[in-house]
Amino acid sequence: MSAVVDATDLEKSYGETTALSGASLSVSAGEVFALIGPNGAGKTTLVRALTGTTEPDSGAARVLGESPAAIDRDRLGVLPQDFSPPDRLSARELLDYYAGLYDDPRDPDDVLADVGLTDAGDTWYEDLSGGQQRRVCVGATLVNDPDVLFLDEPTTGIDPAGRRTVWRLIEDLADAGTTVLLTTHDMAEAERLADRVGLLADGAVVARGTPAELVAEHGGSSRLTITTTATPEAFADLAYPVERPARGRGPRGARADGALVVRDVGPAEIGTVVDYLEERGLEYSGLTWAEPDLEDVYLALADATERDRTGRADRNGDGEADADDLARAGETA
Ligand SMILES: Nc1ncnc2c1ncn2[C@@H]1O[C@H](COP(=O)(O)OP(=O)(O)OP(=O)(O)O)[C@@H](O)[C@H]1O
Repeated sequence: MSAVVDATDLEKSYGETTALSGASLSVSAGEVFALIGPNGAGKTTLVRALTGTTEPDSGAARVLGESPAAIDRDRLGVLPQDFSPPDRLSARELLDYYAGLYDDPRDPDDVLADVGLTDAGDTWYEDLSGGQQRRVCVGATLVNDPDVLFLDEPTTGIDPAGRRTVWRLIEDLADAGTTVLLTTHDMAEAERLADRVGLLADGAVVARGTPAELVAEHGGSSRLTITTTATPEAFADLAYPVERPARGRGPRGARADGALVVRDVGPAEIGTVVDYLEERGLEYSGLTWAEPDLEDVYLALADATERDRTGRADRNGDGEADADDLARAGETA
């Protein structure tokens, strides 16, 4: 299938700062592609290069077969990260305003309903909550019924219910054939919405694939997280590897302090670990078992990049600092 969105070796620097260092990706028709990566990795710059709001220093960007600057704007929907429409309009007036920019726009009331804001149509934009404002902004990208949608952190600041509204909306759009490229820091969002995910690190896409492929390749093994003040040394005789969880990766999102992770424990083997704790009198207040997920992929690859920041090392000796090196760095962390 031909690519609807295509970036090849994009490079972009702002003075001394390299924002893109050879970023490549391609998104097929009707696909939802999620771009993830640490702050400053270059996600917004890549979206801007693909939507014609910044000119790359080198490389090629194509959307619907055209250069972004040449594309028919009726066919694109773009939600910038820092989109800030005029405050002194109601939500409906604002959508009316954006609808007026196109030849054949959708009915703004339908768009309001799509983003779950029918009841807030007469509320001034400035009086909406931050999450409601973001939903209106998502709506503003839909008034022209675009073929391709670029959403830079669409759900940042939106509460869980509103986030689900936007997720369902994106799923419906994708089902109807809209091609979507979104950026997110929310791994659950990427895992739920994306057909494929690309991880951007230091300006390059260092891993890409379906969430399942990425998890299988880079996610590591299952995690049994034990909430305990015991040290890893107390588990020296346990037949499974024990480690401190990655930063911020405690049970149910709690801080990682006071938690240990036992790897490679199958669901049927959890009892063995419980017996070990009981036999040795090791106190614990919680046990959580989880399959590896996209967050594990992110932590493995993005943390590896962070560690390699001083020089993107060629760890596998193939002459290139690439995704394999990053994966290797993740494995040996
Ligand atoms: N207009 C600009 N002028 C100077 N530097 C910029 C500009 N835009 C981006 N940068 C720099 O380029 C790098 C990439 O920024 P970018 O906003 O693309 O990252 P990001 O992955 O979207 O980050 P975040 O997750 O924080 O939104 C950063 O170091 C940033 O400071």
